[in-house]
Amino acid sequence: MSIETTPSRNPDDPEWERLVAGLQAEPADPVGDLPLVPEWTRDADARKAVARRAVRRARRAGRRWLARQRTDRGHVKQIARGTRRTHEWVVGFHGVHVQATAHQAHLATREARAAARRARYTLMPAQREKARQFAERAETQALAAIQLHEQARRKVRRGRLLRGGLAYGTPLIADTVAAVEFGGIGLAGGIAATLSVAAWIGRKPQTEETWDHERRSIGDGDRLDEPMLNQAYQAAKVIGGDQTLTMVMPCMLTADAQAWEAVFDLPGGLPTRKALNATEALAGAFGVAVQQFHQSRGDREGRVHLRVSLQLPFTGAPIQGPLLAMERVSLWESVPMGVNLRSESVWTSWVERSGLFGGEPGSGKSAAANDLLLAAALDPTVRLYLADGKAGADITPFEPIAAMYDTDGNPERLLEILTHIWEVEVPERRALAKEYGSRKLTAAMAARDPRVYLAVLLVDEWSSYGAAADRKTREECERLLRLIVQQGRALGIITLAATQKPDADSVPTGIRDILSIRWAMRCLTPQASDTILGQGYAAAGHNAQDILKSQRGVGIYMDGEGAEPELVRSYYYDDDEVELILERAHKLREEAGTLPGSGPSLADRLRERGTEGQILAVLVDEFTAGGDNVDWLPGSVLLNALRAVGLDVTPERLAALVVRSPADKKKREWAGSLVAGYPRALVFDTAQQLIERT
Ligand SMILES: Nc1ncnc2c1ncn2[C@@H]1O[C@H](COP(=O)(O)OP(=O)(O)OP(=O)(O)O)[C@@H](O)[C@H]1O
Repeated sequence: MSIETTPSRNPDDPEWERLVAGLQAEPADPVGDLPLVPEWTRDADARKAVARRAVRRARRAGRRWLARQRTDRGHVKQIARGTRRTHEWVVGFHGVHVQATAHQAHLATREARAAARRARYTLMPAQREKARQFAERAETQALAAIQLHEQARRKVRRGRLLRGGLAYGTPLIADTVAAVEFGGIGLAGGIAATLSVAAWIGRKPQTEETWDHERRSIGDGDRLDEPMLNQAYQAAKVIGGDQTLTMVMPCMLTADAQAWEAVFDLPGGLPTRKALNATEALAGAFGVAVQQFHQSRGDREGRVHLRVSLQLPFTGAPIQGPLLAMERVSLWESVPMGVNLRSESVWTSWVERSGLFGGEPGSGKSAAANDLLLAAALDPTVRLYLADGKAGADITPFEPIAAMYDTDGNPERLLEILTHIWEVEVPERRALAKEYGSRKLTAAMAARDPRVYLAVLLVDEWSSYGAAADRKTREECERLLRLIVQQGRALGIITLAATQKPDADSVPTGIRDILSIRWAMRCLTPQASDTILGQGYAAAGHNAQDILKSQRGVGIYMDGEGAEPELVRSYYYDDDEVELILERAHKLREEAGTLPGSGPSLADRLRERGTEGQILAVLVDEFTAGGDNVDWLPGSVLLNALRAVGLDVTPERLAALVVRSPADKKKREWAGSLVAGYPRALVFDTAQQLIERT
C-alpha cells in the first residue's frame, strides 16, 4: 500500500521527468533564510486569505459587541450594576446592627416607662420602694440602650462618610482635576474612566446566564491556539476538565492560509480512538462544520494530527488530473487518483489490488473509476474488460479499446466476459507464471516479456445485473467474480466494483471482503458507509454520510487493508478530456498492435520470424515503449535492450540488419555527447519488409 505525493521515478523516460519536475513546486525559501517568517506571508493568495480572516474577525467582534448590549453583560447594564453595587457598598450592611440597637433601646424605654408607672401607683411602702428601685434600674438600662443605638448610628454614619468620600469623592476630584487641567477632553476622559470602573465593578451579573464573552472559536475567525485546543477537547469530553493536551507541533496556519494544523498527544493512557470518535462534538466546540474538521492518527497511540479547514473543503471547481499531460502510463506503477485535504496528490499502485467504490447516485463513482480506467487506457499493454449494470453511458467512450464490454446491463454478456477471463485469461497467465517458476506475474517479468501484461475488470452496479439475471446466471456470475478477484489478483487482473447501493445484495459479502482499495463517496446512512469501508469505521469518525452533496467526487479513501482512511477528491476529467485521453490511448494501442480485434502486434508477428525477427521485435518494442516522440535511438540503447532479453548482438550485426544511408548514420546528440543511432522509421520499415518477405 502506498500513497505517493509525487510520482515515482522512471529514469529512462524524459517525459516522465518533465512531468515530475512540473509537479514539484519550487520551495518558497529553499535555503531557510527566513525561518521565523511564516510561510503564508510569501504567498499573495495566502496574505489575502489572512486579510480576509482579519476583516471577518473585526466584523464578528462588532456583531458580538452589539449582541452583547442586549444581554446582562451589555455595557450600560454593567455600569448601572456597578453604580448600584458601589452605592450598596457605601451604604453598607451595618443598618441591620443599627436597627437591632434601635429595637433594644425601644424595648428598654418601654420597660422603663412601665416600671416608672408601676412605682408611681404602688401604695404599700415596702413594695413601693422595691418598684422604685426597679424603675430606676430600667431607666438606666434604657439610657444605656439608647446610647448604644446612638453609638451604632454614629459609627455607621462615619463609615458611610468615609466610603462615600472614597467612592464618590475620588472620581469627583479626579474628574474635576482632569477638567481643570485638560478642559472638556479631560472631563470626558475622566467620566469615561469613572464609567469604565463602574462597568468593571458590575461586569458580572448576579444570575447565571448563557452568554460567554470568553468563548473563542475558529468559526468566528479566532486563531487556533493551545488554550482553545484544550478547551475544545475538554468541552467535547475527550479529556477531563483538569487535563491538558501535550503539543508535538504547535498550532499553525498552513502555507496556503486555508487551515489550522496541530499535532498533539492525548493525556497518558487515552487512546486516539477517543478523539476520533468525538468528531461532531469537537467540530461544534471549534465552531466549524464536521466537514471542516479532520483528525488522523499519528505514528503512535494517543497522538492526533488535527486539521481544521477555514472553509468547506472540496467545494470548488473540479481538479484536473495529471493524465492529461501524460503521453503514456505504466499501470505497473502508481497512478494519480485524486487530491487529499492537504492538497497532496494521491497516487495508488493497483498491482495485486482490487477495489470497491460506492456512494449514492451522482456522488462521483464513475469519475473516480475513470481515474483508474483512463490510466489503464494510456498503458497500451493493459487489457480492459468493462461491464456496466446500469446500462449508462459512462464506459461507452472506452468501447473501441476494450477487449470485451457490456454497456447494456445484460447479465448474459457479463457471464460471457467473466467466463472468458476465468477460462482463457487466468489459465494463460497461470501457465506464464509457471514458466517463470513463480506464483505471480510481476513488473520485472513484464519489462522483459511482452506476454506479461495487466488486465482491468470493471463491474459497475452489480445489483442491477443481479436483479436482471435468473438465479442460475446470478450464482454463476457471483462464483466467477469471486474466483477472478481471489486468484486473478496475483496474475495481474485488477478488479474494480462500483455500486450505488452498498449493501450485501449489491456486492456479495464474500467478494466485498477481498476488495482491498475502498472509496466511500457520499452515502445516505452510516451503515452504507460501513458496508464500503468496513464495520465500525463510521463510529470511529469515518462516516461518508458526513460528506455534503455539494462535495462531488469526494470520498473516504482507503488505499489497501489497514490503511488509515482519508478524505480524497478524485481527479475529474470532463467528456472532452476523456475523449482526448482515449484518442491518445487508441493511437498508442494501434501502434502497439493491442487494439482489440487487430490481431497480433507487429512485435509479436516479428517474433515468429526467426532470430532476425526477434531482434527487430525488441527494437520495435523499445521505440514503442518510448512513445510517439522517440523518432531516433542510439545504437547502444538498442543493443542494451537486446542484451536484456538475452540476445547478444554485435553493433556490426545490427548495422547489417537495419541498413542505414549515410544521412541516417549521421551522429546525433544524446545525453550530452554525439552518438550514432537508428531512426524509428527505418527500424519499422525494415521490420515490415521482413514480415512481407517471410
Ligand atoms: N472529482 C470530481 N470533481 C468535481 N465534480 C465531480 C467529481 N466527480 C464527479 N463530479 C460531478 O458529479 C457528477 C456525477 O458524477 P458521476 O457520474 O461520476 O457520479 P456517479 O456516482 O457515478 O453517479 P451514478 O451512480 O448515477 O452513475 C459529474 O457529472 C460531475 O459533474
